[in-house]
Amino acid sequence: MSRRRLLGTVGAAGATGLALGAAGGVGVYAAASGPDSGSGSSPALTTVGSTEAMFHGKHQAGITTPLQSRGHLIAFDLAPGAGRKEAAALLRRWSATAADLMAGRAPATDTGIARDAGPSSLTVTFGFGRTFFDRTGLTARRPAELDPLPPFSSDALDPKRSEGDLWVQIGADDALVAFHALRALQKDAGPAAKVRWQMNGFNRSPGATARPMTARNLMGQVDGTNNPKRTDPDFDRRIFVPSGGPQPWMAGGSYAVVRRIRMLLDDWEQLSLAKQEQVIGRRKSDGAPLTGGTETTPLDLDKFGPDGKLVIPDNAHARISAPEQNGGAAMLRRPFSFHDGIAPDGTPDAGLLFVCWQADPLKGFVPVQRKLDRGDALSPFLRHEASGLFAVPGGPAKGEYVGQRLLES
Ligand SMILES: C=CC1=C(C)c2cc3[nH]c(cc4nc(cc5[nH]c(cc1n2)c(C)c5CCC(=O)O)C(CCC(=O)O)=C4C)c(C)c3C=C
Ligand SMILES: [Fe+2]
Repeated sequence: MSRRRLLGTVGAAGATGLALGAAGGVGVYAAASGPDSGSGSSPALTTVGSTEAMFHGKHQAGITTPLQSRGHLIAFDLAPGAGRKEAAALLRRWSATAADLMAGRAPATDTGIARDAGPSSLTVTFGFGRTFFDRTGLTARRPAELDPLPPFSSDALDPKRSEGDLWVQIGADDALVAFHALRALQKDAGPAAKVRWQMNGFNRSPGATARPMTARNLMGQVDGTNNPKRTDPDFDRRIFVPSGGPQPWMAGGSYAVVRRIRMLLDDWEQLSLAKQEQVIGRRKSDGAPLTGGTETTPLDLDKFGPDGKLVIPDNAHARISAPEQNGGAAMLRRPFSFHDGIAPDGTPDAGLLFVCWQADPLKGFVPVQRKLDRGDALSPFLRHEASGLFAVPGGPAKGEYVGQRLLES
């Protein structure tokens, strides 16, 4: 792989196609002269290829990083007999590999899968599941936030595709870069941990639309509009664990709720456009509220139409999930779509790998999902098929590995 040269860093705000690093900046790399150029210098990488997310920092990358076009979610279970020592060695190996790959460097023994590509906004994010703590003798360090999520009436969860001792989220704007990282991390796991489940997802490719836009999901809706913004005064408090809490190793970390949500697309696509818009409470074309304005105009939840009915129905998804309807409960949604072919019943096995981030699931996912469970107009078109809850520690300082503060103090 060509040696790569750091050209500089830029602030992420408004930098289309450049990934926000964990430290709030992005690195822009170009290929320096390398053995594969023939002429002594390789052509410069495109913006997509050259964008680098930072591995080290206060928070792990992959939480506030803009959505990438490819994603892999993988849960591992520690092998029988593997404990704290083996887990620490694994996290050390994984961190070294992730730091190299995110910087566009190939590991010592490489598969060559990502040869010629730049970092392509690769992020690798590591988390610990509830079962990890008993297996490693660290039960006393298990955060209360990892207590099991309550059951919901619409759950149809497959335990084999749920939870896990360890969780890895990989995202990149190139499919080969993402797969390369997946293979490297699987090989690093060696005999210490076995894959419990893996889910593969995607989002729109950078540059596919004429201007930067909020993502669309497989139902065709603009999805992500009312996510908390980094510039919100309470963003950090809602999304990241503060220091000084009962589990100091989680300072700067966050809790990830992961749900494989199947979309019943055959049923959904039979609804008229007007009905689909009533289900969400927003226009499908541009995501604007049914009460008017543009995508970013606040919902007017009290507006009645000439027929005397609420313009945004009382069971509309955007109404029910809004923080003001849930005592301020908020989360950062950062999903990937998935499509795993056709299910045995002939319907598409497709939907959303819903990943949301919060400082405390009891003040984020749980109250909102409870409310949605009781009467969301979208629920008849969804099936929650798998679930996971993971403690994602803060980002590592230089020379540290992810989770070191848990495993070595
Ligand atoms: C428990 C949390 C949530 C689940 C599960 C969920 C599933 C889900 N949502 C959509 C589509 C949309 N969701 C939208 C808004 C929205 N959704 C949640 C929470 C969950 N969604 C929140 C907190 C919000 C924001 C509400 C607000 O503050 O206004 C929207 C509207 C656009 C937007 O703001 O993103 C859409 C569209 C699907 C398809 C889905 C499951 C597959
Ligand atoms: Fe939603």
